[in-house]
Amino acid sequence: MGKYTIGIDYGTLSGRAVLVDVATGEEIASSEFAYPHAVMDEALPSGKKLGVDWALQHPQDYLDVLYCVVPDVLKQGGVAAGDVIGVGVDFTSCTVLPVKRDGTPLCFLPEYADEPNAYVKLWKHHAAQDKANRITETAEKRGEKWLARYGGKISSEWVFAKIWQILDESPEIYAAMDRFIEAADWIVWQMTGKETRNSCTAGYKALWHKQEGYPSREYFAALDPRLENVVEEKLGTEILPLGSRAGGITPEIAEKTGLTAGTAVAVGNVDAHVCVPAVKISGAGKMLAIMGTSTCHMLLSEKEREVPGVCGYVEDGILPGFYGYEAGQSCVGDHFAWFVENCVPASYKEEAEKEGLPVQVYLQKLAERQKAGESGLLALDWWNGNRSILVDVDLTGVMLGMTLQTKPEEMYRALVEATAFGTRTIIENFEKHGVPVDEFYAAGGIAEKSPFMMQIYSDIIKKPIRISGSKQGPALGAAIFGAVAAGSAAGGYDSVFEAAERMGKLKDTLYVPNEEEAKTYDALYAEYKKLHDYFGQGGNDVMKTLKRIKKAHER
Ligand SMILES: Nc1ncnc2c1ncn2[C@@H]1O[C@H](COP(=O)(O)OP(=O)(O)O)[C@@H](O)[C@H]1O
Ligand SMILES: O=C(CO)[C@H](O)[C@H](O)COP(=O)(O)O
Repeated sequence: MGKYTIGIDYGTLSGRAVLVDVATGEEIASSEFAYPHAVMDEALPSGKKLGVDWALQHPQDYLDVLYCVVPDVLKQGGVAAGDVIGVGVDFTSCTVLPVKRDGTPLCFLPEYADEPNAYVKLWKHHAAQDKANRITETAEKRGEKWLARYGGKISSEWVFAKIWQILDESPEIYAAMDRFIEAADWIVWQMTGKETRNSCTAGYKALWHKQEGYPSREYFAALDPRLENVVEEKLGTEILPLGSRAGGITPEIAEKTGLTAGTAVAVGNVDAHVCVPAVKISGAGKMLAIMGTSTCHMLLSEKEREVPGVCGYVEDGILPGFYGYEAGQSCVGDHFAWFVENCVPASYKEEAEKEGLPVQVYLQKLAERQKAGESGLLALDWWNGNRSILVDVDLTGVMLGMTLQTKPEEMYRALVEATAFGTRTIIENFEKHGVPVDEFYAAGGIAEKSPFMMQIYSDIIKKPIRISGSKQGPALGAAIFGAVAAGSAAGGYDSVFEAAERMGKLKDTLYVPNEEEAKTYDALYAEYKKLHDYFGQGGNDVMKTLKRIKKAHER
């Protein structure tokens, strides 16, 4: 009798599940549920307006994913619930919410339903940059050693900037919350009835270290005396390693999903990190880019190296026995979606519809007829700030070289190239600081859907690119961790390496650089670097000035 696990990937806009055969990695069924509230970046469900750079979600959407996709994959797969031995979950991160002691989100309570700070702050909520700056400056002043582990700068996307924003703007919400928790851990709590915290989000997003724990009380008090005991009062101090069993499915969730009560649930994981075993990476030097709404770059190394501008490195943060490095670009697919929504004429949309193609695929079809440099355009990929290597959410986009002849497909291609130049900058930065990148792998919606983009990436980074064998790399990764949480006694695995070997997969496709295109791109990249340093490293702060003027209109 076969054994199966279910992996659930909570992305930016939807949750996706796969039902996987534990022995072979075969994906028997998959299902997707789009969040009804999507990303709330303009208003709450009540219509209450949100400020600049806010990005919230509704936790009810996460529960609805569970109730929809799990029964669906069980039904499609025709698998008996008793043969599902484990469930794994991954989430975007740092996506965090304030909850009561029993796990009830504050935004579920009528008295807080109209209070923005009571909702889930999505990873791309960028409205706490002032807090992030003070977190970094205070750490610098106090000579905090941990700062170097995070590339020298703490992001506004992470836990302490977000919780401090709540404390400052809505002290009553801060007082009312008993816990501040990653959505990854919250959904596992809902499934098992037990609060757990995973080492991945704690390490990358909450400054936690396996030996040293969190930063000291003195440090938090130096930020704001009201934060002195933030760790003990609002976070958890018991952190479980990846692959651990968080608990078993509760009878209530069993009834709502069709799973068997007691089925093993793995501790939460992050959508990017979880994907590494899904592409069979088990050692140093192989960079995996998970390319979707944003891109995360994951890299293992046996060595501990301080690399400025990366998101951070965490020992055992991706796979046990390695330092797991993370870098990222906060706007990749989001660029393209923005472009389609805002900059494509009706005539293009009509033509795409006539050809039965999604608008992005139609644009790609037109853009691939061009050669590198032919449009005369060059863009900076900062439509949602810059995560690595500048760690600055106040940077914005640039498109240079436009004329009256410029066409939408050329602008679209320039945005694609800009994101690839951003990735090359990240690779070169790792290599310059002693963490080699010998091979490049890609997963996520873009790697799956766009050969056009993967070829441009290969030409720009000048490396061959291997592609995830699963359309749902993160969900497969979550299913792998579900099999490890179940353990060999239940028909799963005791080691993530063994599980990855059996369940992970790669496509046969290999994208190799085209030498001529790569040469032209070298020249364009040199110009990109000049713009990158000029606008991104203080040569001209015009982007920040414009943002300040824009913010003044909020008042
Ligand atoms: N054909 C396509 N080519 C390139 N990008 C695409 C295409 N279709 C959708 N996208 C982009 O993929 C992104 C979503 O990626 P996906 O990996 O599915 O989700 P998530 O990042 O939420 O996990 C969107 O931002 C969208 O712009
Ligand atoms: O920072 C992250 C991981 O560390 C986020 O989860 C990520 O950037 C959002 O992912 P996606 O683009 O797949 O929605």
